[in-house]
Amino acid sequence: MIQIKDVHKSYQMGNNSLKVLKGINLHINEGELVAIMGSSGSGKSTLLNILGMLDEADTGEYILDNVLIKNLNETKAAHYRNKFLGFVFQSFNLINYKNAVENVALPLYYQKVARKDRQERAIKYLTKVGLGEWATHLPSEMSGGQKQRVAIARALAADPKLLLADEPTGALDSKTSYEVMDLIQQINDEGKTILIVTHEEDIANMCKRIVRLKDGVIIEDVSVNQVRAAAYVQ
Ligand SMILES: Nc1ncnc2c1ncn2[C@@H]1O[C@H](COP(=O)(O)OP(=O)(O)OP(=O)(O)O)[C@@H](O)[C@H]1O
Repeated sequence: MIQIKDVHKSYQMGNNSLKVLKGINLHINEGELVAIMGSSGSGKSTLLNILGMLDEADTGEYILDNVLIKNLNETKAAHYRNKFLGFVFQSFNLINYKNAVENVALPLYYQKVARKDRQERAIKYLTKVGLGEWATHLPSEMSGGQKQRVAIARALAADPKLLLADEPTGALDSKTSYEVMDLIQQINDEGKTILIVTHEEDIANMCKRIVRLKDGVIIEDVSVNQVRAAAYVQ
């Protein structure tokens, strides 16, 4: 579903160029639940931004669902992004003056989904994340975990093929983090392909595969079963 081939990315800092991704190769199949790990500055968010079509690689190829992304013009790219990708962020990024159902329905409005359909889908996905009763509540009336559930419902409402989450548990305590990860696992069990950037080993261990970056290269790519087996041997 995702093929990243020899992707390089640098940032220009005055006269200097900072090489952030140095030849990334990555294949991700439909239905995977992948954690991208690595220390601060290793290039995780840069890679996620490229995968999310929010940024472009300098060289190399990104193929999503058999489409070579760099060949798309702006309009097609925007259409493709809306159709294929859902985003979840550390800081939830909800609109404070809109209630839960309005937050979830908003991306559907931009996709020109009819009002009644927007409302029904928003309620359906809020119910799915366990917040059916909270539809008319504002984000300010919700806990961090509930806000992240609303954000997950919003990301799912347009039924994207791929869910990209940047530190989805980074602002949550451990118990709430595990609850959000339980939800993410459940969504993955239903077939959604999910990529998570995380700093936390225990969160990564709740995924199926861990890809570890260091200084812009992949230094490890293992299934979580392998990690568990290695821990067992020790
Ligand atoms: N737009 C930008 N312009 C210049 N430098 C950037 C830009 N975005 C990121 N960088 C630099 O690129 C490097 C990699 O950043 P990136 O955000 O991908 O790392 P990360 O692994 O996600 O780190 P963190 O865990 O701290 O979020 C860092 O040194 C960062 O300062």
